[in-house]
Amino acid sequence: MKTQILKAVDLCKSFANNGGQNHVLDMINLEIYKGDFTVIMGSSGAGKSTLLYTLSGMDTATNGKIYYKDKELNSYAEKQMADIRAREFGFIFQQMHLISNLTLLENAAVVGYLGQKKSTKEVRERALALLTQTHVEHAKDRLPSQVSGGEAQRAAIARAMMNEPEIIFADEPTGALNKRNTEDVLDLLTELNRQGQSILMVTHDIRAAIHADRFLYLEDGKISGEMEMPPYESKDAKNREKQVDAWLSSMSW
Ligand SMILES: Nc1ncnc2c1ncn2[C@@H]1O[C@H](COP(=O)(O)OP(=O)(O)OP(=O)(O)O)[C@@H](O)[C@H]1O
Repeated sequence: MKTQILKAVDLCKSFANNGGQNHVLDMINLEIYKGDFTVIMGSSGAGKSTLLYTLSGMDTATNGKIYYKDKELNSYAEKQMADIRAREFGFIFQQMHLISNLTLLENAAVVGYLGQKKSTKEVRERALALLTQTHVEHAKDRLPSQVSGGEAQRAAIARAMMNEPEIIFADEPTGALNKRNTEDVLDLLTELNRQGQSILMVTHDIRAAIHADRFLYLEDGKISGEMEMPPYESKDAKNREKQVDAWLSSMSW
């Protein structure tokens, strides 16, 4: 029996557009479960990023409700919501948004000071352990401008993991990476998921998507399809790609 972490009920999001309204999310109902590696797919402009940001409380819904561990996100005051985002959610973006004048170690550590009360020593030790886990400890003292895109993204993943988040939200985390770095970062996310990390990722890249075990398709502001697969095994990559491709075709991708 899966444990639900996030739930959206009749979720709507609109943006003002040339005097009208662009209804991007239209009565979305979905649940996200603990330990799953869930991916959101859909055509360009379908609202995937908007859904991710709304579910994670980075953006506010126009209508509807979002429950995080059974409590409505809207019921939190802004300060409490900021605490949840800092302590319980991890974020990974296409552009890594590392702080340019801090080393990778300092970048990973910095969110640790926003989290549970930890001493400076404990924060630095955890940051180093995470950089080791994400295979980028060799570059810990370098600035973001002195490392590759893949190394910067692995440091960004370490930063996202800093406060032991309940869930990681990833928006096209491999969108700016070359093929080899893409595989490294996806293997890392898969490894973290194997260790129990819940991940919700937006991507339009099938090769990235095959690392997930649950697939949601967003179309016309609604979740129009859903599929589950067994956990990713690299030896099955080609076969998974075919299955995801067939599913996407059935979704008029
Ligand atoms: N802050 C905003 N203000 C106005 N419109 C917005 C805003 N953010 C997104 N939109 C619009 O909402 C729609 C969905 O955008 P979103 O970025 O969520 O789509 P997406 O599926 O992630 O697209 P892509 O795959 O191309 O990144 C688009 O029409 C976009 O122009």
